[in-house]
Amino acid sequence: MITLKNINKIYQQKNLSVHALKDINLEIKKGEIFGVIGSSGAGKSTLIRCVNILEKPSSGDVIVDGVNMTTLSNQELIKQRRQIGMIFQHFNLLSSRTVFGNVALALEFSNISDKSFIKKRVTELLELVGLADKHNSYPANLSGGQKQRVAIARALATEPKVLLCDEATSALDPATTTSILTLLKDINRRLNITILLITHEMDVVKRICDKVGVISQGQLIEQGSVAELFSHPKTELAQSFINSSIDIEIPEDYQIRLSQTPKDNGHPLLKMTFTGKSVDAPLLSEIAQSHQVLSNIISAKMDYAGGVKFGVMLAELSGNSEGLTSAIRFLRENHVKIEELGYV
Ligand SMILES: Nc1ncnc2c1ncn2[C@@H]1O[C@H](COP(=O)(O)OP(=O)(O)OP(=O)(O)O)[C@@H](O)[C@H]1O
Repeated sequence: MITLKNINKIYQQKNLSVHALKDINLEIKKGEIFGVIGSSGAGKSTLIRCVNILEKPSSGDVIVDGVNMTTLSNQELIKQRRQIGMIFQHFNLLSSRTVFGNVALALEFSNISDKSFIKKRVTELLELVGLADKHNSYPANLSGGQKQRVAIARALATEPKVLLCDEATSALDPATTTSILTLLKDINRRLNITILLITHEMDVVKRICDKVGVISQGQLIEQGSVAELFSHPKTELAQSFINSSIDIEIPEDYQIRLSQTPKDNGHPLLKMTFTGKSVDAPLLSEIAQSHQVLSNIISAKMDYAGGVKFGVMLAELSGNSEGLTSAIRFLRENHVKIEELGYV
């Protein structure tokens, strides 16, 4: 549904040129939810804005539903953009128009003037996004989540095949983020609309995306299914985004007791990261039975993404030094990432 071929974007500012996108290649299939994750300044906004040519790529092709967007005239582009809805971090609603008026505007811009059609369509859309009772409210009287729902209704007004989401939940609290992500997933399933979203939060990717790309300094350094990324991150950056969504801290009283040298009756404190390959095996029972090493779990976080279970665990191990060495080797051989934090 969306193909990006060798996209480069260079911003020219007087003597300074910023190479914001470097040779981006991407293929998003119909009905997929594709997330692009990256840190601030990595090129996410530039990338998503190239899809509907709000930013014109310096080189390369953007093909949406078989149409090469980069070769269209202005008139053709306006028409083609009706196939591509977009929502933004700060909603971009017109404060002078009611909820109804904001959604209707998208239809008016598409030269639809039949009032009864507009009323029927806007009513359907507001029902779809859960705002059936807010027709006459103004944006100033809505919560952030409600504003984003209006923006979603507006984006869907022209029955687009693609929805672009530019940090759509970054301005929302966690509970509202969940409700908006649930709505986006529901819309994706019900309307079979293809969604491209950009985010700096792995949580967003984890919750609704099928596929994910990692962008760093204008380059797409890794892409694949969410399950693949969580089970075998290839880059440090992908690993650090995963960690940011599942990491756990050492409790304070353990931090106080933690020393870097073994002490009498002390136990090694380990941080164990489990991914798809390691998480389903009873590895801690195995090290108890075969290596006589017992685990005292201090804290743990397990989660699912793309059907893959993964997680992180802090545990102190006890056993003789031979047993500990072979148990740690055994865990590593079974794809558990081990960090030896010290002794407690
Ligand atoms: N209009 C512009 N003119 C010049 N440079 C720009 C322009 N827009 C973006 N850039 C530069 O391009 C690079 C990528 O910016 P972009 O906004 O796409 O990153 P981002 O990943 O969306 O960041 P953030 O998450 O902070 O919004 C940055 O170095 C930025 O300074």
